[in-house]
Amino acid sequence: MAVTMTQFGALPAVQFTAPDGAQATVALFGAHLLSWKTADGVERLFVSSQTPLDGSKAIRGGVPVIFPQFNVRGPGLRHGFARVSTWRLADSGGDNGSAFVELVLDQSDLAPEHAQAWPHQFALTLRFTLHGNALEAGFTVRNTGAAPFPFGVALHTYYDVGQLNATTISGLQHQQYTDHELNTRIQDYPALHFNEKHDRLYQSTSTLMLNTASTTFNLSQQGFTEWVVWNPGPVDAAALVDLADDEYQRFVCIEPARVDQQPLAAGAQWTGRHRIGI
Ligand SMILES: O=P(O)(O)OC[C@H]1O[C@@H](O)[C@H](O)[C@@H](O)[C@@H]1O
Repeated sequence: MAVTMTQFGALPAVQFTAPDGAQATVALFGAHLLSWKTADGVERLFVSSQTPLDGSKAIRGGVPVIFPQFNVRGPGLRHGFARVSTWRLADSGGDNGSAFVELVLDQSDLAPEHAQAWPHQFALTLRFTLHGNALEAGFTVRNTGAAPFPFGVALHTYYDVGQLNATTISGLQHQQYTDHELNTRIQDYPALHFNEKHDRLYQSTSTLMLNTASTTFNLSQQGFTEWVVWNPGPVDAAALVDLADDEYQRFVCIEPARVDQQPLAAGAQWTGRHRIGI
């Protein structure tokens, strides 16, 4: 197990390596996982060629941490402030072939405008663990104040799928979902293909599979309540300044999420876990 401080673009980042050679890099800005390579050296995450990597803006790619608000489902910043705040490295280590880093964020770390807009005492802990061909994330939200606060959360994972037209998601048949036009439907086919834009919210199943031309990713989650599936398609991609026009063909986002802001009592804590196995 090795941990070193490095730079990703202009961002200070932590790189950690498991005994088998699997390696990941996390920026302190956003506790943002920017790279995950399995022991065979293959990169598993997509990062846009056009994203700023200097802390001026949220990063397009990797694993943005969404807290305390999902998208525009609340009164605050779209997708929350966690992805644009600078976290602290709190712990690292490993045993039995694994390696982990743990990052933390609390009220005292926030920029003044975010602290004013979110006047709650909280503590976030995010631990990424490499173990064999799996990446695990454990995310804990603690209410360290005297009054409840509402929060939503997601791990907005951008998978490098190589070729979108050879990519499907399975494990969602018979699940209810809401699409980007707010239609609620049941998925009556086994595999979701990407021949159009998708921005879907599925009620949580505990597992699903992302199938690319070369890899099957097995995804599981606990503690979250939904899966969000997003690919912008060509029209929305062209409107995103931090994404090259054709890069939508390289990634799919699948996000364990709790999209609605639900209350957390004073002194209480919530934990969500996400595992990606290959
Ligand atoms: O551009 P952002 O803020 O990173 O959001 C990207 C996408 O994030 C997804 O989680 C949402 O479902 C989409 O609606 C949204 O477009």
